[in-house]
Amino acid sequence: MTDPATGAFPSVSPSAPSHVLAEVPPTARLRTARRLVIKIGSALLVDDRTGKTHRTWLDALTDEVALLRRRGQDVILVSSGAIAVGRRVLGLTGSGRALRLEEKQAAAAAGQIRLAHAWQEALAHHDITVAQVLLTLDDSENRRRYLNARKTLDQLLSLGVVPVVNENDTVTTQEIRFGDNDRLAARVAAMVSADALVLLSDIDGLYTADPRVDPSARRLDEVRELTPEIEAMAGAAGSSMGTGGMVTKLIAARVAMDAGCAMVIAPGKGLGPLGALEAGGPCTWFVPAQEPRAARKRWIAGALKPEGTLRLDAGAVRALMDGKSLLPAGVTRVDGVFQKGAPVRITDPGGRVLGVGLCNYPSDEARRLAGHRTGDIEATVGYRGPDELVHRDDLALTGSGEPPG
Ligand SMILES: Nc1ncnc2c1ncn2[C@@H]1O[C@H](COP(=O)(O)OP(=O)(O)O)[C@@H](O)[C@H]1O
Ligand SMILES: N[C@@H](CCC(=O)OP(=O)(O)O)C(=O)O
Repeated sequence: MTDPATGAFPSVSPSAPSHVLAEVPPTARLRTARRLVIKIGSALLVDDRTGKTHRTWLDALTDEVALLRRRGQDVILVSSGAIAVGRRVLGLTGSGRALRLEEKQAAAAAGQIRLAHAWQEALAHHDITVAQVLLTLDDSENRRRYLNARKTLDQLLSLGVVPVVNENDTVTTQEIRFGDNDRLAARVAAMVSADALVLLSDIDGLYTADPRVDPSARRLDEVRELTPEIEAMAGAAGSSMGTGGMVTKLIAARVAMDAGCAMVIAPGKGLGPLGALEAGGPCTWFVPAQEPRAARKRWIAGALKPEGTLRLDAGAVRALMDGKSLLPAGVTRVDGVFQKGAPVRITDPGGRVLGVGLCNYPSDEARRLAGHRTGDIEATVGYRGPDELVHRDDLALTGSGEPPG
């Protein structure tokens, strides 16, 4: 799929208009995604016998990541492998025995530093800076932390960095643990409004039944709806190193599709799996009906209960109708007690509801900022926060307004 002259994949404009990947032919879906999350399972990255990363494989994958970056695509890597590397380092081996949670956490602590180093070294050959981001289930469920993680990832991407994400295994307990990176990757994809999530796996897609058990199982090319029949096709986890299996991949598919993100399960074992995917190699695409921006706005408008109200002046209403963000200067009144990142009602000067948005400041700070210019933010709240009270990406306008009350 690379251009023979430049060795590059065909170019894509990073400012391409928003699109629904459903309408794009499967072989073009990776190429047209502006923001991609790629999940790499332990079995692909780590040699089961030695506990070392597969250098040749890693180098080939980072060549492909560099090509994606060169054509203007944002890339986030979700890399498993910390426990697989660390258990060997700590001598917690013994014929694939299951580790206790504390042993896993110790192994993750010892392995993560080596794993991050391997990514850093491999991507440094392409002058790509990596940044380590360790998340827990809480970080994707607690709205304040979710918003923080989202902003950090956004910032890293805008600086041209490739974030390497893993679960923060050392601080998790059984209850706040993802335990598998398929779901973590889907949450990350939803968090950053990615248009595509690639799960590189030891299998080349979803089959009608577990192909290791049922030789007559058939691979599906595309899934547009996660029906009970589709869900019934998944079995339990496959390799001794990983933890996911097809069940967690289907849970990931639901999270991704709900967020308007297309997901693909593709074989990762060979060298250059992304090029193979673009060349039309075997895989299963899970295709959402809508694009990420629309999905996010629907979530904000429909799923969240507003915890406060921002009343705007007429100029701010016009700005919002023109698709702009809400700046503190246009707010005349703040009602309610809420934390940073909370959903708030947005009303016009007469109190008619225009929509819902996520507020970048807690209610006490928002109250102090109301009516102030952006340049006054630092002096008013004591730190340099975002310029917008509500960013336009976090704003769902529901129309002309409902009566007050
Ligand atoms: N319907 C199915 N289609 C494909 N694979 C399935 C299915 N049901 C169970 N599996 C098993 O799930 C495994 C993939 O899960 P896992 O090994 O956790 O992946 P990875 O570690 O690559 O993320 C496959 O090797 C396969 O044995
Ligand atoms: N956080 C764990 C990864 C757990 C996991 O999901 O592994 P896998 O099924 O190989 O993707 C680690 O780094 O070892």
